[in-house]
Amino acid sequence: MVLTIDVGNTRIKGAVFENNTALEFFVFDKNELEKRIKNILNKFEKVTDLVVASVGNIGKDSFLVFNNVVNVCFLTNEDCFPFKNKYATPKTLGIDRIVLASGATLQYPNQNRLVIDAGTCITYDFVDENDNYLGGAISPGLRLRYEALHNYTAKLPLLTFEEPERYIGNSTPESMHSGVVNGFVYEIDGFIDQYKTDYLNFIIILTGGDALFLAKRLKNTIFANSNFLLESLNQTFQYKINND
Ligand SMILES: Nc1ncnc2c1ncn2[C@@H]1O[C@H](COP(=O)(O)OP(=O)(O)O)[C@@H](O)[C@H]1O
Ligand SMILES: CC(C)(COP(=O)(O)O)[C@@H](O)C(=O)NCCC(=O)O
Ligand SMILES: [K+]
Repeated sequence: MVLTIDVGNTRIKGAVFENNTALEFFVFDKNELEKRIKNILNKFEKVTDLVVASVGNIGKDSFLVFNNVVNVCFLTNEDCFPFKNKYATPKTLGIDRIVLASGATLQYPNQNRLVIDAGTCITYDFVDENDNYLGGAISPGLRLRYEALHNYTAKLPLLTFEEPERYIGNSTPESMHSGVVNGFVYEIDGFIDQYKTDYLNFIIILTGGDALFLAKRLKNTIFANSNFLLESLNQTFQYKINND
């Protein structure tokens, strides 16, 4: 069994896999990392490997305490992945984006793939049908947009997500909800349309904390899988074992 851990900039997510089947999913905060992983390893005694992708400020050292119980695999840009990395700065490419590209390559062979991860940031990653990773885009995620409006203005309140009633907001909160939520949806639909002008066929994988919310609202119909990064971690680990 494998325990996969995704340390994002907002939350930590985890899943226990037996071969390709996820047995249980977890979400937790940085401050409970050690306690929660201990509990998971106690519950699932057959876990032999702990596989981590971290873009947050939790490094490899935080996982070494588990080294005597399981084999710790802290993925980095130096590991082997199933695609050719064409990013001009491969060393600065986020490990979460690398793992998403890897999962897309392994799970959807011989086709163009666009992965959209709506988390703290929205990341777009494109792997073409010849398994070239081309790059994509990074923009602020939903909660970051609300926080930025409040933090960098004198008058705007800190709001949390609310469904905009109309696109012409007729109060400050309505205008902010329209700007943030509609802007978020329009951006993603706009990017997808842009890719459609350049590529005849590609599959779209939508993931991240806001994936389910988004899937219902996009003009482009897309199947959302909130667990794609955790599944990709498991697949990338199997790939690494077979190719190292
Ligand atoms: N319980 C929650 N706590 C925090 N963010 C949440 C929650 N539920 C949904 N979200 C949304 O999910 C986003 C974070 O997604 P996630 O994929 O967990 O981010 P990351 O991988 O960057 O840590 C936030 O921007 C927020 O809009
Ligand atoms: C863009 C990100 C901050 C996204 O992080 P997340 O929203 O998943 O928490 C992360 O992938 C990162 O730190 N990337 C490094 C820069 C790059 O990918 O080019
Ligand atoms: K992201």
